[in-house]
Amino acid sequence: MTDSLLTLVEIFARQRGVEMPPNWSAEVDLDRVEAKGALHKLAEDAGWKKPIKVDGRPRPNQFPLIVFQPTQGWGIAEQWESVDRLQVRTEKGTRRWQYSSEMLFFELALPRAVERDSIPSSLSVFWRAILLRKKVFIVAIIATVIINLIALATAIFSMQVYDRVIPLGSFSTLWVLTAGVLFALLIDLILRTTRSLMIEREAADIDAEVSEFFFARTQAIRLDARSGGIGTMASQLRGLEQIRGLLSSASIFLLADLPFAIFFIFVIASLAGIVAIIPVISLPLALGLAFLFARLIRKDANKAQISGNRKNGLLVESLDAAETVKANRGGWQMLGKWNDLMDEVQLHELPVKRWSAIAASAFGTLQQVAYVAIIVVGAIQVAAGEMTMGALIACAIIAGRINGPLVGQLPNFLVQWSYSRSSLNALDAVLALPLDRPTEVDTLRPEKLSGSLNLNNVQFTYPGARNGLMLPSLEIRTGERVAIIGGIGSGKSTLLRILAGLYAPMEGSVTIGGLDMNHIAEDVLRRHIGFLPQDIRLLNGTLRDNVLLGISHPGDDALLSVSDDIGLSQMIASHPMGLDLPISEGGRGLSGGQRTLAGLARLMLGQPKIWLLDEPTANLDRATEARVLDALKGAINEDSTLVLVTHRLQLLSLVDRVLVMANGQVVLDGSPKDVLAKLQPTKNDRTAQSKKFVTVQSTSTEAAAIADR
Ligand SMILES: Nc1ncnc2c1ncn2[C@@H]1O[C@H](COP(=O)(O)OP(=O)(O)OP(=O)(O)O)[C@@H](O)[C@H]1O
Repeated sequence: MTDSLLTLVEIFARQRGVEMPPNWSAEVDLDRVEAKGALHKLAEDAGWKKPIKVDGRPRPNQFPLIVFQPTQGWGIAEQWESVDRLQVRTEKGTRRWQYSSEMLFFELALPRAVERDSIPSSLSVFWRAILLRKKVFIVAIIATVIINLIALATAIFSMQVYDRVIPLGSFSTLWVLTAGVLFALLIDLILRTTRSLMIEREAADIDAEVSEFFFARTQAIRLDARSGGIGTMASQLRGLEQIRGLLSSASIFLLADLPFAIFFIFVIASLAGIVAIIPVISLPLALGLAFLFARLIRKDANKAQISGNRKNGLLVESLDAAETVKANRGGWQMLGKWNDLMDEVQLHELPVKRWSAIAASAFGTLQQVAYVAIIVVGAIQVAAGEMTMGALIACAIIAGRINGPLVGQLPNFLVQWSYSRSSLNALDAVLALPLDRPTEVDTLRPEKLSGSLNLNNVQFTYPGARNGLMLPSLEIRTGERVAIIGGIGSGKSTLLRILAGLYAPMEGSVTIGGLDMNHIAEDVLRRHIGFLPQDIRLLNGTLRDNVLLGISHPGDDALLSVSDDIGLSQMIASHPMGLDLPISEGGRGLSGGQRTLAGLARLMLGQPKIWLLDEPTANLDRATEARVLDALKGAINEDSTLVLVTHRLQLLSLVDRVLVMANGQVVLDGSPKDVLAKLQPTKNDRTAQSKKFVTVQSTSTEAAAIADR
């Protein structure tokens, strides 16, 4: 009974339009759980909020709800059929269930993997996470209030000692006061420690939640919209740590202390009247100076951050492209660029450091001048008999509370805040990038999609490029096998990525099975489309992990059988760790051809409806190529569609249609025989070429030459 619950929750998610991560149920263990408690256990294991029980008869606007009926088990209540009958979706299909008071209805809050609503700013992502935990922060604020009130206790203690104990020699009062103040200090210690621990724990949770959000969001950014380098973007995301530092550091209490500074000024006024004029002047002066310094360092902090991100980008690039750099003695050039960026970072960091050093000294002097002024004015007041000696001491201590933690920490806080601001700006830039699916449409989750692809008036240009792809109309029917050929840079791979839904055209539409690709949920699309890129990258893990990326484990037998078909099994057998062969970060550990075979094995196990292969045999020797071609012929069944990009004539045996591309357009479309015949250079072509007159035909000649290779 509990097994079906996983399937039902998936259906429920689909009905709610929530995309579930493929491994959402990895931690869920419903074995030996009684049927009634299974939903709660599932939510607990998956780390979701507790299901909420709906009291009484559900109202029509509350559906769908998860329902439990002691004899029937679990289902999804979809709507009322009549007054006492419900339409319920079960694993076996839609059923009618008689309503009874024994039925339990639950609302299940599903987590959203990627927030698709428009996000105004990265600051709001943090705010949302903070507001979710407002109870903890309210408790922390109450603790801060008490801590600040306790701070008054030491001041009052000193005042009493100077005014009562010393003049009267009343030591019994001293012991009572000492006991009282020690007790207050003990409470202060407990409150401070608890407050710090609470805030740190919540900050860690906020950190996990926010970084999960940004990681998922980054992954959902459309491939063609990723600007800048990988390293630069990674560095932008690392700005999260800076903001976290600001959130969890003691400087956050600074803000909580600010209202108390005003309260303390009132206390000083009530104890020592005119003396309060000193903090009344020094506090706004300190805050004004703080804003001035913040303005002075903002621009440079921002520039230093941007240059720092680029510096990180260069580091990642130089490590990633170490082979090319070494082989071409490009090390010096990289070092030159590194030094330039280093200079740039320092150029902007120096003013920040200079201003923060000046700020620290200025604030230090301000604190001391304020202290001296309080003593001077206070001494005059004491001499005039306007206030007691004890009140003066108490005022000095309270003024220290205003100037010490608040003013003393401002310079450091300002620098942190300036860097965090530019980190927030960088994160905003990441949030502004378009996602794979537009936010304004509700995605469709069809159970099945046919393998037809249609392009209508498609235009695509890379950022900053002048020319791009122009495809007025292209129809690929279910079951067709199509090859795309053409000269280098003619747009073949770009077209394949558009067909895969990895790049979104600027104009026009791409449909799959008659549905606009933009409207189909990402996981449904990926399940139906198998894409083999030209330069296949493997991920850190084992060979098995890589072959099974994104697909459910079909068992080692199926995996070995596919490996056998394409010629990967020899390599597996020859390695002492077999399928557990480790792949290091960046996919190192396999040769180019072996990487292609691993990618092909993944596709063959996934059995997609549409196969999109970019130069699938470019890295293979002839014998392996023949083997792969045979395997592909067997694996791609009649209602699957195949589109491959190739420079190799041998692969044309797999297809029944050939598209020739030139300058981002399809210039020829027909059967392999017709197209190849048309591609034979004619006398006219040669004349045209000799006149350096670029025509469709001349480019076709180039394609023919490539196809002949
Ligand atoms: N990420 C990118 N950013 C900007 N321009 C790009 C990018 N990728 C490709 N281009 C440009 O787009 C054009 C088409 O590239 P594409 O990779 O589609 O060509 P291709 O026909 O597959 O070439 P090849 O046969 O060499 O693989 C080229 O002129 C290339 O310079």
